[in-house]
Amino acid sequence: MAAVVPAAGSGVRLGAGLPKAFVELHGRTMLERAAAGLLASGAVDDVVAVVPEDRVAQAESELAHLRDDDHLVVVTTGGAERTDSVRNGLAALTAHRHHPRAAVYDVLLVHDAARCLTPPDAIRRVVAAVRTGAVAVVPVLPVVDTVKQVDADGYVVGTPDRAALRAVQTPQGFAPDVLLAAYDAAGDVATDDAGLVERTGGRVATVPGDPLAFKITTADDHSRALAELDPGSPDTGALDPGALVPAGPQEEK
Ligand SMILES: Nc1ccn([C@@H]2O[C@H](COP(=O)(O)OP(=O)(O)OP(=O)(O)O)[C@@H](O)[C@H]2O)c(=O)n1
Ligand SMILES: C[C@](O)(CO)[C@H](O)COP(=O)(O)O
Repeated sequence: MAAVVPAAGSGVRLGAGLPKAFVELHGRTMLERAAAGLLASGAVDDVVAVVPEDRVAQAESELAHLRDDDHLVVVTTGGAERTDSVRNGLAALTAHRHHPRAAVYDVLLVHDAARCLTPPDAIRRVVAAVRTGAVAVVPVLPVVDTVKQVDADGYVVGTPDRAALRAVQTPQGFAPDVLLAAYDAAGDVATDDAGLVERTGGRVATVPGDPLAFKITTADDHSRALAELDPGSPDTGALDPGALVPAGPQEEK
C-alpha cells in the first residue's frame, strides 16, 4: 500500500515565510512527521512526498531515515494546485513500479503533510474500509456549526441540514484504478481527491475522522499543534500571527 503526501503548497495563510510542509513542530518538519506517521501506522508500505522544486534535496535528506528494504520513500516535485501535486505524485509512483517494493498496490492513500498529527488509528480506519470493499473513503467529522449558503453579495440563500454535512479530512483512501481513472478524467482542480472520484460517478464512503487530524492552516493551528505534541511546554517555536504575510489571492480559500 502506498501513500502520496502533497507537501508542495506555499502556506500563504500560515505566513511562515517558507513552504508550510517545511515548518517545524518541536524540531521536526510537518512533512517528516506526516510521512513518519503514515509508516508508523503499520498500514503503509511506501510514501511519495510531493514538494516544491527547491526543497527536493531537503526532503530527500529529512526522509532518508524512513527508507529501508521494506519501505520505498520517493520525493518528487509539485505543481501550482494541490490537484497538480497529487497528479505528479501518482505519476512518480507509476514510474517506480519497476522497483521490487512497488509491485502492485491494493490501496492508495492521499494525505496532506499539513495534517501531520493524524493518529495511526485514523489512518488504519481508512485503509480497512478500502480493503473491505469501498472504492473511495474519506475520514469525516460532524459539522458543529450551522452552515449557511450565501449568494455573490453575501446574502443567505439557504441553510443546509447540518445533520447531513461532514467536514472532510485526510488521508483519503482509494482503490488504485479508481483514483488513477479519476485523475485521468479530471480536467479541473478539486479541493480534495474524493471530489474527483465523485465527478466520475464513484461512490465515496465515510469513516470517522479524528480531531487530531486537523489541517495546520494558520498560525493558531500551528500553536495548537505545538501544544498537542507537548502540552506542558511553553509555546516554543510558535509563529507570530502578527507577522503574517498578506494572503493575496488565496485568502478566500
Ligand atoms: N500546489 C499545492 C498546494 C497544496 N499542496 C499541499 O496540499 C496540502 C493541503 O493544502 P493547504 O493546507 O491548503 O496548503 P497550502 O496550499 O500550502 O496553504 P495556503 O493555501 O495557505 O497557501 C498541504 O500539505 C500542501 O502542502 C500541494 O502539495 N501543492
Ligand atoms: C484535502 C483537504 O485536506 C480535505 O479537507 C482539503 O480540502 C485541502 O485543503 P485546501 O486548503 O482546500 O487546499
